Formats: sequence, structure tokens, C-alpha cells
Amino acid sequence: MAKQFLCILNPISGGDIDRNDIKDWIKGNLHGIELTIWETTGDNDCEKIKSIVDESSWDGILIGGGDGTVKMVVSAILETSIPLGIIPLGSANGLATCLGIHGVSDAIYAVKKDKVMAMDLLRINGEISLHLSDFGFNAGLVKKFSNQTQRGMMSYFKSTLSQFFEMRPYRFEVNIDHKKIKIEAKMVVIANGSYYGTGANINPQGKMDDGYLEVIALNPDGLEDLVGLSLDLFRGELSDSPITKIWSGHEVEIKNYDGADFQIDGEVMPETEFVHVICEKQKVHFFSLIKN
Ligand SMILES: Nc1ncnc2c1ncn2[C@@H]1O[C@H](COP(=O)(O)OP(=O)(O)OP(=O)(O)O)[C@@H](O)[C@H]1O
Repeated sequence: MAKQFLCILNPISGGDIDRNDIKDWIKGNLHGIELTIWETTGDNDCEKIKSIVDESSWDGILIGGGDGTVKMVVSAILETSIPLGIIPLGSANGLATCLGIHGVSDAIYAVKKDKVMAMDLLRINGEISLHLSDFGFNAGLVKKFSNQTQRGMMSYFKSTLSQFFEMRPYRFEVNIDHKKIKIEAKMVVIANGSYYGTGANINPQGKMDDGYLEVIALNPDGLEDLVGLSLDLFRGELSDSPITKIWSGHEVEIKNYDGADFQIDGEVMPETEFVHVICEKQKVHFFSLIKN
């Protein structure tokens, strides 16, 4: 009997992508799987998905959209163990990148391979975080970019440039598994995954199913540090150094003394002075192409 998969498609994520071609391509390539396509509406989708999921017995769910769509579906199916496959159709696709899925064909291949990872999930002040959240430089960049009326690479480049000129250190207190550390850093990352959507590997040692989260503090000073840091990020060689500190644990609290910007999985948060983070081990199941 054919497997039953639900395919949840966001019709607007990622800008001008022709979804009709993608729908045909997915249908034509997933042999032995019967696909029911449902499009998000932007209005109360989480509740709608909960009832669709409850109505039938699904062998898998494909999610075509960006990180926001993935997170919404995760919160709708959290009490189930239905495996989720990401079709990266967002503008950033951070979680898909962490799972080794870089395009539609990877998404199909991951489902065909049927390799499912039970992935950890972080709760940050109760809110779900699936891959990377951070205070400081990058969160400020995400904020600038999301305030731009234009999208695309040029707009991203402009936001990045102005963010570099405003770069400054912030004071934090990090309490990881009951060990308190006071630091100054331009950016503090709370990591479950390893990769930003740009491909920068911020957490090369991190595993998404080990029950541990990583806290990474970056404090580059001057152009030479920045160039070295960028090379480490793109080569996947970031490690402890005078400008980089990495800690691992199950639970962390961070006090943000200087009002650094904060983002969770690409979504800018309101002013955040304090976070409590716990790592919930192997809570959500994803088709993945990473070796672990
Ligand atoms: N039919 C729809 N009409 C308008 N908005 C929608 C619709 N369906 C979903 N949305 C909105 O899409 C947003 C989620 O988009 P998502 O984050 O997946 O894509 P993105 O912003 O392009 O990608 P990324 O998060 O990777 O940058 C939510 O704000 C949701 O309300």
C-alpha cells in the first residue's frame, strides 16, 4: 500500500519561486508515496494543521517553505513522531542547511533514503528554537534586513555593511549547567544546529541529537580577527581561541546587560534582557542527509 504523505506548502515564502513546477516534480519523483498538498493561508495555520494531522494517519509530512513555516509545523505536530521533510523554499533555509538539504532534489533524496534523525529541540523562554539563535551582531543584521522594503542580495549586502560599522561588544552573564561566566562579546550564539543559511559553520562540534546545546561567544577585534574568523566559519574550523569561546551543556541562562538585539531561528525578538534555555533531547523527527 502506498505511504500517505501530507505536503504543507507556503505559497509566498522565498519570493518568486514557481511552485507549480515544484509540485509536479515532487509528485513525479516520490514513487510509492501518495501526496496530499495543503497550502498555508497565513491565518491560524497551526490550528488548521493540527486538525488535518489528527484526521488521518500520516507516514510523513513534507514542508515547503522557510524556517518560519518549518517551526509552525513543528509546533503543530510536537506530540506525534511523524517524520518531517524540509523542501527549502524560504529566503534563508537555516534548518534545511543544518540537515544537509540544499535544494528540492536533496529533499526528495532524503525522503527516498528514509534516514530519519530524532532531533533535539531548544526551549528559549518557552519558545521553540530548532537551529540557531543569537544576541548581538547577527541578530542586529537580521533586524536590519527584515526592516528593509527590498529583498535580495543587494539589500542583504547593504544591511551587512552598515551592521559592520556599528559592531560593538556587549556584556553578558552566561550561566551554563550552573557555572557562571561574565563575558564581553560582539555576538553570543545559542546553538542546536551548526549552519546558518549562508553556509557559515558556527558550531562544527555540535550534534543535533545528543541532548546538548552549545553557547558560542565571538569577540573579534579589528580587520585581521574578522578575516580569520570568516575563514574559520566557512571552512568549518571554529574552535576555542582568544576571540572565540565555546561551551556545551543541557541548560543555560544568559543575562543581556546592554540590550543586544536577539533573534530565534531568523525571527527578531522583542527586547530580551534574560533567557532561560533548555535542551529537550530527540523531540522532533526529520529526514536528514547529515552523517552522525
Ligand atoms: N498564504 C499566505 N499568505 C500570506 N502569508 C503567508 C501565507 N502562508 C504563510 N504565510 C506567512 O509566511 C511566513 C513564514 O514564511 P517563512 O519564514 O517560511 O519564509 P521566509 O520568510 O521566506 O523564509 P526564511 O524564514 O527562511 O527567511 C509567516 O509569517 C506566515 O504567516
